[in-house]
Amino acid sequence: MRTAYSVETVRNAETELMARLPEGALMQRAAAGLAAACADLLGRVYGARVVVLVGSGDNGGDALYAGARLARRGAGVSAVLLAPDRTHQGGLAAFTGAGGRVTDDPFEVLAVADLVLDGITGIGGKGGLRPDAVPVARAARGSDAVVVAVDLPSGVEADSGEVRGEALRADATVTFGTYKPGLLIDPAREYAGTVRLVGIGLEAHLPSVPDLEALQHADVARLLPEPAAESDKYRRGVVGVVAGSARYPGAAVLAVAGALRGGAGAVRYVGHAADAVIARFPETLVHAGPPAKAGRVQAWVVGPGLGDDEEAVRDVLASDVPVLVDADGLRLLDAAAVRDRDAPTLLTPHAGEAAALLGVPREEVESSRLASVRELAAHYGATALLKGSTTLVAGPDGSRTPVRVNPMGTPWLATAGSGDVLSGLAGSLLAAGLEPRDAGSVAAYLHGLAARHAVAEGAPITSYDVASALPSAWHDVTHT
Ligand SMILES: NC(=O)C1=CN([C@@H]2O[C@H](COP(=O)(O)OP(=O)(O)OC[C@H]3O[C@@H](n4cnc5c(N)ncnc54)[C@H](O)[C@@H]3O)[C@@H](O)[C@H]2O)[C@@H](O)CC1
Ligand SMILES: Nc1ncnc2c1ncn2[C@@H]1O[C@H](COP(=O)(O)OP(=O)(O)O)[C@@H](O)[C@H]1O
Ligand SMILES: [K+]
Repeated sequence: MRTAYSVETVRNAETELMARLPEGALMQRAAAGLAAACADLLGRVYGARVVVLVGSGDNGGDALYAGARLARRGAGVSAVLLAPDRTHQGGLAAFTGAGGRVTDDPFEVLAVADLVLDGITGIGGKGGLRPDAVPVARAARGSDAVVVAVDLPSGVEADSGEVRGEALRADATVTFGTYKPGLLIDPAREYAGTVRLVGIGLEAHLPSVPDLEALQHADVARLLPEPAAESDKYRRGVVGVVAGSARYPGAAVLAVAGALRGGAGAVRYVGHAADAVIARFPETLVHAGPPAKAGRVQAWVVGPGLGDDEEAVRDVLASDVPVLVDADGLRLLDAAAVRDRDAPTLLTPHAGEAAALLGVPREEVESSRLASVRELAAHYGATALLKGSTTLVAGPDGSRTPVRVNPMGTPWLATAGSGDVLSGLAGSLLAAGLEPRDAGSVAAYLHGLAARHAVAEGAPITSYDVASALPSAWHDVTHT
């Protein structure tokens, strides 16, 4: 599991750790890791041209100490001081002592740089880059140099992943002690490039519950249901899928395709697209009447391509098993009915649907994904899975459980119907007994991995290809 902690938590841990170490030791650890990462990126340090962009805080201090280390190894290093009277003094002395040069013509040195170290702001940054830093940042980005962000790309919000103004896009970020939420959540994540975590001994001082966590193969493998010797289809779980309509029969087929590959023992389909479903998947149990009369299931999925069947949504929400609500089901959702349920509910909106549920513009959800998913979960007393370029899953109990961020997404998933596959898959995992936050985050992980497998066979891919690649994604996580 990869974990991320908020700025406040990082600062508290740093304070604890610093109290046990000689002055400046922590910054030296950070700078050593940073310089080593730069050396890897450069290949050859001797003779390389490096520019260090230095802001007014400790982030600039890290950059200066790393610049000093590179200068001692024979690089030609120039520093651009963006706040000359507030530059980190120890860092500056080490830098000039090692042969680093302070320049007053940033554009001249940036034009020929091999590597730029962005030490403008780290976890102390607020809002986008200040106006005086903007032309320098643009020149850095416009050069041929590799841009390496120190701790975080300057101009992004560490705690939320928001980008409120201009920020400096990095090719790589070297972050210290722990990931910060902004390194894992779009839009900031896109500014970070490849992220490398450098240990500085902070781990022991961080609380056990992080703010954010990202599953890895081993975590998913541990959570996936596995049939036991004595299993039968009912014990493995039956998932009911209420989806599709005369107008959108395909959504039913895709949701069932996902559900059949999610580990439940059987899929019960309820709705008006039974012929289309059976034609593709003869193994599906189909039912034409209302969900309540369809027979026992261990979880319901309601909504993909459903049209205006409000009664079906109400019927399913009145059940005593976990329910996943997606697409049209979200449009027909009664918040009080969700809050009153005893069994868990999992809502899976994309940004547009989340915006409608929250009564805010879509752009607001996209620019503040973490706050939006938390708010949805709190408002509905449900688990919320917010789809998109970074998919997030939040539980109903606020900061007591970490929000899960999906590291496996791929823009190839932006294809019609892939959300239907995801809802079937997540519903199947619910029926197999996973908790909603696990079901949602495991489903998003496998869905993204399946898309990557499908792309490896040839792109562009369709949603059906994603569903078909789920077994190979499953095999991948359970055999590595
Ligand atoms: N304290 C320590 O010993 C350690 C600190 N670390 C480094 O220290 C950083 C945090 O240092 P600071 O708390 O000094 O904060 P920063 O260096 O991130 O920045 C704070 C300074 O930047 C200015 N600023 C804020 N927003 C700005 C903006 N949008 N544009 C331009 N300037 C802006 C503020 O006025 C303030 O002076 C971490 O990100 C990390 O790089 C690491 O070296 C680990 C050890
Ligand atoms: N740019 C992107 N990068 C990664 N994943 C994406 C991107 N855009 C969409 N997705 C994923 O694709 C799926 C689309 O679902 P959804 O928006 O419901 O589409 P549809 O209604 O066509 O099924 C979601 O799993 C979402 O997370
Ligand atoms: K930075």
